Amino acid sequence: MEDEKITQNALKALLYEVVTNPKPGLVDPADVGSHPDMDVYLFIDSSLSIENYFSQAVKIGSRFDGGDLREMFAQLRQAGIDAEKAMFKATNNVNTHKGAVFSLGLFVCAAAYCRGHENDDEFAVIQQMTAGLVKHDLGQKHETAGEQQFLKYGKGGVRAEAEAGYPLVRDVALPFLAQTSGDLNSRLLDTLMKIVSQIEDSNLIKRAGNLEVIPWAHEQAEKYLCLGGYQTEAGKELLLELNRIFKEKNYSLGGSADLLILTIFMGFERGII
Ligand SMILES: CC(C)(COP(=O)(O)OP(=O)(O)OC[C@H]1O[C@@H](n2cnc3c(N)ncnc32)[C@H](O[C@H]2O[C@H](COP(=O)(O)OP(=O)(O)OP(=O)(O)O)[C@@H](O)[C@H]2O)[C@@H]1O)[C@@H](O)C(=O)NCCC(=O)NCCS
Ligand SMILES: Nc1ncnc2[nH]cnc12
Repeated sequence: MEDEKITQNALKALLYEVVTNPKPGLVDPADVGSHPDMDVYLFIDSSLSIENYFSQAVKIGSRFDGGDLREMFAQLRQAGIDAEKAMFKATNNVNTHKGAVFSLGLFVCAAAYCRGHENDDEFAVIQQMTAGLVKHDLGQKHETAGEQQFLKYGKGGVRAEAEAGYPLVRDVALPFLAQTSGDLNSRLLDTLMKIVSQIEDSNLIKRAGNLEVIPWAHEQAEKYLCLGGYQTEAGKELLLELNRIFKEKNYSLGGSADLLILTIFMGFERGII
């Protein structure tokens, strides 16, 4: 039952994120943002296609009894490669959840490991699982956006986030979510913008084709938060305006959406939502 709960929390985190709206440039039930090849139904199909992978991640985490957690990651990665294939099959090759397969898979596996090993620090477990990942993965190939951005800008992207134990989730987004109040949609939108105010989103860098977009996005998100967020008229207006700008410029926030998914998952695990 406990194991099933972790899998359910992962699936719920994916679905809660996609129904939250209005998200600038991202897919939600009212708007496909800057993703004409996607819609909310595709995200539901994509989420269900990786449910089995989360069950596998739970099994890997709860059964692992070695001393080197990088070996647990090696097992997870193998399952993750198959999950990526299942996701692309379900979406007709559209990249809905590639980042989430990687990041949420890590959190699910770490949560299951913690429950079975009297440990309560998923973030530290992830750090141990992914120790040396940037050095191992990046610097040679330049096929994916992450590999190209490392060679061009020296940015480690999602791998660097993982190796640092997702500090933006641990130290910023989760404590922020914990102190929000009001309806859940507003709480999650404000948490997303808190993430946007600090993240280097490789999806946004790729879409903009430059690094200058990052301080601009940080500034916009700060402005939104200073206005009081979605529960104020001014905050709501700014968010709608940002959605218009993001669509006009074809900007997206895929990495930020992924960190919101992780924050929601940890919110369930810690009883914050
Ligand atoms: C480690 C992998 C995820 C490899 O991916 P890649 O080398 O591509 O690495 P990155 O580009 O660095 O990141 C991948 C995705 O991670 C999300 N992300 C970005 N920035 C951050 C961040 N700062 N923190 C956390 N997460 C971040 C983001 O995912 C979302 O965006 C996706 C859409 O992006 P993309 O396709 O690039 O962009 P579009 O322009 O929208 O699409 P096109 O139409 O141009 O195609 C979406 O999936 C969101 O989830 C980044 O994209 C991992 O896949 C890996 O290890 N691969 C090797 C094989 C493997 O082992 N797989 C199993 C893993 S368990
Ligand atoms: N709602 C969303 N829209 C676009 N890309 C995403 N990646 C994860 N969630 C997303």
